[in-house]
Order: sequence, then C-alpha cells, then structure tokens
Amino acid sequence: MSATHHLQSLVAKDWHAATHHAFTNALADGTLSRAKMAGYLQQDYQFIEGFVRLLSSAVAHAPSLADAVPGARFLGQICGAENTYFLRSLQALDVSQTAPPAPETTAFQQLMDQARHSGRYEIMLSVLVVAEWIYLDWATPFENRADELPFWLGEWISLHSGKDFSQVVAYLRDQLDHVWETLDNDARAQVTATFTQAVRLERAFFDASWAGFAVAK
Ligand SMILES: Cc1ncc(CN)c(N)n1
Repeated sequence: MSATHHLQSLVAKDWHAATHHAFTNALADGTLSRAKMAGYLQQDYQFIEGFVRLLSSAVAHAPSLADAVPGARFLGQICGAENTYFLRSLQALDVSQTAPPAPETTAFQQLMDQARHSGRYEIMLSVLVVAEWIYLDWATPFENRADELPFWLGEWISLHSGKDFSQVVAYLRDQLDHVWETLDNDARAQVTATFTQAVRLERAFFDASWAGFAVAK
C-alpha cells in the first residue's frame, strides 16, 4: 500500500464524510441555494490565498526542477482559471469578494501557515495532498453533470475533475509517497498528524458550508 493510501485509510470515516457530503451532493444536483454557494465561495476564496502561499513554498522546497514543474504549473492554474472563476462567480451571485473569516476558514489558514513555516516539504505536501485529493474524490462522480449546471456550480466540478486535475493529484501524492520513504518515525508521525487534521478541517468546512456561512453583501 502506498503511503498516501495508508494515510487515507487512517482517516477513512472523515474522508468518506468529506467526499460524500450533502453540500457537494446539492451542488452537483443543482439544488444548492445561491446563498449557500455564495457563503462558501467567500470563505473558500480566503482559503485559496493561504493555499497559493503554501503551494509556492512547496514548489520552492521540491528536490529538483522536475519535481517542481508540475506544482508550478498547478500554481498557474489556481492563479489563472480558478482565480477568475471565483471573481466571476461572486459577481454573478451579486456578493462581495471579501467577508469576515469564519472559524473553519481561520482554522484552515492556520494549518496552512503552520505547514508553510515548518520549512518541511513533507508537511506542506500533507496539506496539499488532502486538499486536492478530497476534491478530486467528491467531484469525479459528477464530472458529466457540469455542463447542465449554472457556471458557478458546474465549473467548480470541472476544475476538480478530469484528466489534468487527476494528474495534479497523482503528482502531489507521488511526491509525498517518495519523501515518506526517507522519513524517520517521528517525521512520519508528524505527517500523519498533519494529514489527519487537514481531513478533519475539510469535513468541518463542508459541514459549515452546508449549515450556511453568513454572506457578506
Ligand atoms: C477548503 C478547500 N479545500 C480544498 C480545495 C480545493 N482546491 C478548496 N478549494 N477549498
């Protein structure tokens, strides 16, 4: 079993809850209210800011240029198509680009900052793998529905499914699988704790999104 499958197996319950969530089910069948999607996007746009800094740091810590290039390409995708998606969606939903951070957002920002400041590639990867793999898992079964939905729902599925995004997740997992082999038991325990916490926070973020974040006009 690969290291990343082993880590996933340790948090199977939270993983399943985060990838089969009422929020994403409603998003994919088009029944998610505009207000819930708007609240989610306002919070998630703040998550993206920390994510970009974390991914940039992981690119800087990659052991070789070959290991860095797919991460740098993904950074371009987040800062390009994904950033534009947020701005277009928030505008279409007629809400502000900014909102006070919810506790679930702050918790994620703190974990990402901690991972970035650790200066350790494997800790950065632990958060990145969880964040992208969970999204690939929930979005992939809905890939064929994206075109029938309003763009602020459909494009969120398209951005997190398909061949290119699967390759991003495969790359991040491969990086973590390789570095895991070089780690001693203490370092593995720290990766496990970070991975576990990231999965918990993903689940909590969807729980709060489904309950409904306050929407800033
Ligand atoms: C909270 C969260 N986790 C992951 C992703 C996937 N990029 C996201 N947009 N937001």
